[in-house]
Amino acid sequence: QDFHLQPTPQKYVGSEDSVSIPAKYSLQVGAALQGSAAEQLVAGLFPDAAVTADFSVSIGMKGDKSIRKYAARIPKQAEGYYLKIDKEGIVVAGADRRGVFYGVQTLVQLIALPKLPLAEVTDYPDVPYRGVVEGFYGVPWSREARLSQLDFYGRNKMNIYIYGPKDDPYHSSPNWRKPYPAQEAEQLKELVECARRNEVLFYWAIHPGKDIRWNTEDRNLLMEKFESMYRLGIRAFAVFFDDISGEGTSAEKQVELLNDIYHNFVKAKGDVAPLLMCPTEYNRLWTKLEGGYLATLGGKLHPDIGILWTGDKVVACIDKPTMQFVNPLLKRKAFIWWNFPVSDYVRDRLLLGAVYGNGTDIDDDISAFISNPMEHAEASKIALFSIADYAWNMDAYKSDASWRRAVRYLMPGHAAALQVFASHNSDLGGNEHDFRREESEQIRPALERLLDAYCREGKREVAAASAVTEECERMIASADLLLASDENPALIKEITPWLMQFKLLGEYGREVLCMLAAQCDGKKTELEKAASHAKALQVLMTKIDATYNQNGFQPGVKTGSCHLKPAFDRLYQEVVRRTGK
Ligand SMILES: C=CCNC1=N[C@@H]2[C@@H](O)[C@H](O)[C@@H](CO)O[C@@H]2S1
Repeated sequence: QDFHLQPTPQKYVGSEDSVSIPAKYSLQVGAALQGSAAEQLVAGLFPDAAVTADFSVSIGMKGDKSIRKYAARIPKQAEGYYLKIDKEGIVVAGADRRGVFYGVQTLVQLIALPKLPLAEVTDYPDVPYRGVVEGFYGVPWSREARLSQLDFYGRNKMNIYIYGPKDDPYHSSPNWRKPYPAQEAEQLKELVECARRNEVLFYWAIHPGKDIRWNTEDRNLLMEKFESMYRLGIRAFAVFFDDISGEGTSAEKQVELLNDIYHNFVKAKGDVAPLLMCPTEYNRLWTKLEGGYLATLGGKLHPDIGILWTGDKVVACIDKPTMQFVNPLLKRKAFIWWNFPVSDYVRDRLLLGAVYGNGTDIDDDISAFISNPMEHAEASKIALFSIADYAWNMDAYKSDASWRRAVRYLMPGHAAALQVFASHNSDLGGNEHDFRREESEQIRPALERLLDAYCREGKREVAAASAVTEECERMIASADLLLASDENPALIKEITPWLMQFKLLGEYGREVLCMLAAQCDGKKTELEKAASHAKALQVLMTKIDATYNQNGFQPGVKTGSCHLKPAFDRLYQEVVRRTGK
């Protein structure tokens, strides 16, 4: 088949044969699904149902009589579903409400194909919670970006979103004690409803640790804040104690507060999801075992409270040894907060590369895999698409293929151009967490051959030179195509400074290669012309870097910084040196 369901299902049995949905069809939706997101989604797919017809569409949850015949085929895993398409009709049988919704989401993808294939899908997620924590420093996402994210999570079977933007003053200090002003409150209500429509659990997190006092007043203020969030419709809560110092870091006090919230708020309400907390020691590197912080949490925090963990370091891939260290300490399966593609510590870069490096044997060791993304919401979807794929079905996960599907999902009309751009905008450069990513992998060998031949022997390696020139032409054309495109305007708006810089880098590389050729062929005039153009492009790139994205941390616009830019600069210097001889 030339399509690929997203995320990759556990089991898909298709056939070349297909069925076209007749004008007349009947639709049955299980009683327990009335008012559910699945029912809303299916109503949009089959708007004109007749009472009787030869072709029947049945959507139900385990126990519904409408799908009784298929009960045995429904996976036992939570959020699992069985989907069958044949000549007589369509059946979606879910293990639970979210399972039905996911079965319908898969049906949405199949119905969008040129022909609806006869198929049987038996599917379920490997990891219970899969999604995103808006937990970065920097400009919080906009209302539009969040609404778009929630729809994206629904389509990609991600079931959790944690609201925790560090720079929201009502999430963190000093206003965690205050209820949201009317406008922000309205927006949160709207987000909660949008999350429900996408079967996404909307967690609201509070970050009180910077200035919390362990007294009755602050306790009551925190409880009252939770009550006010509950009145806005929030039914899932988290308490973050990360990135703080002072008395807020006391494990005993944190435990006492959280157990109090658990008994007197979460259990008392009865309709609130499991409480989550972010520890002060939230990665192995920062753990002081002798201090007993994690042992206190593991031993005294109610076992129903989830504990977030970033891995062996603040930014690190997650593997079996990572989990074998932390789970025994926490006495529960850690809730993974993966710090990718977050870029709040390398703000001059876009992290658009493939998602790779996490173990595919850890599904039984984690209770969640959630991503902390970039402040660039749309651009983060490249990584989020693959994280959804990985967390749903780890065995089937293939990072490169998933990455290409992610790029095509975001810009179907310009997938090749976005792929070129993304392939050169993925590494972080040197950073405080020593976390690096592959970049420009495909052109790297030609770059190295070109550099080696010229810098050692002053020779122009022809094949490598033409490969690099072609890549420069692709860079220039891709930048123009994306800048001129009206497909996914939110994405283009976010990445425009980097697209402008990327085009200049392509032109710069092309000019440096002209310099190299002219120098090798002894064409002095051509060399001077190319050199002055290359110098002008250097000035323009410096201007972009000094003008755009001027945040107070890592200002500027870096692109192709791992291999392309260094190679072009090195070649430029070498030509100048050889000319001066
Ligand atoms: C498990 C809790 C993780 N809490 C974190 N808080 C911080 C986040 O707000 C940052 O975005 C991130 C990347 O700079 O680093 C740590 S990770």
